Amino acid sequence: MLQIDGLGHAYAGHPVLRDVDLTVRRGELVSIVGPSGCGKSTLLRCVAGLTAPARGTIRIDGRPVAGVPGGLAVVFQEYGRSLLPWLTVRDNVALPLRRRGGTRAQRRAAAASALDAVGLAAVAARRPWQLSGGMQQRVAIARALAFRPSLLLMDEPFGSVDAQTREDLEDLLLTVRGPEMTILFVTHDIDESVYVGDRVVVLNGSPAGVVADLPVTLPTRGEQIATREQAEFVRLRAEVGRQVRKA
Ligand SMILES: Nc1ncnc2c1ncn2[C@@H]1O[C@H](COP(=O)(O)OP(=O)(O)OP(=O)(O)O)[C@@H](O)[C@H]1O
Repeated sequence: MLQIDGLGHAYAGHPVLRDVDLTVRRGELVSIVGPSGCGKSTLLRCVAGLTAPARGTIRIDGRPVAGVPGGLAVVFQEYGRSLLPWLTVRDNVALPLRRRGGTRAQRRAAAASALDAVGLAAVAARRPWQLSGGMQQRVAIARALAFRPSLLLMDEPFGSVDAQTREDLEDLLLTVRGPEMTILFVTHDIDESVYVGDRVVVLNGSPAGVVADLPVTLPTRGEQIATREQAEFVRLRAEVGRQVRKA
């Protein structure tokens, strides 16, 4: 679905990414981790068509990315900046659907069903600033879901909520992801990368490239604590940690 070949980028002559190769199948959820400042957000910006890479190619369904791809949705860490404070929660979720066409009634129905999926049907008429941080991030997720993106880019999406809410949002993501939705999930949190990912890709080096690409094959995925206690989870977490920390 997504194919990145020989991607390289530099800011003002300072190289950040070099020779990044990554292939992601449709419906896969790929976690991307790496040391702070190694270029994870830059990689997402290139995939989103917001930054033109200096080298290499990015293809989505075989077509080179030139500008923001049609079926793309993004969820960033700063939910406060991504929701419009003067619109209701429902209208925030429905807003991007205008790009998809359809009637106002269809957009409202899609927004209602996405809000229902994230457990926020009851607050559809409120404004984002009347909600907690975790609820606002659920609105951002609902907005992405309502759009039914073929590619969802998430950059530290749960970075600014408390630990319990973070776990709830991780489980929510795993519940609502669909077979048609390919997800790139950037996180600083090694545990989280293993918990949500089908694969964990580690970027490292200066300039950074892919130093590890680890499939996550847990015997079962269940409740948070039990999953994190599994021997395979512990092994993967250690391996990802080693790859992130190695100089
Ligand atoms: N627009 C820009 N102009 C100049 N330098 C930039 C720009 N954006 C990012 N950089 C630099 O490029 C490097 C990679 O930044 P990027 O945000 O992609 O890394 P990151 O891995 O996402 O970081 P973090 O984990 O801290 O969020 C950093 O050194 C950063 O300072």
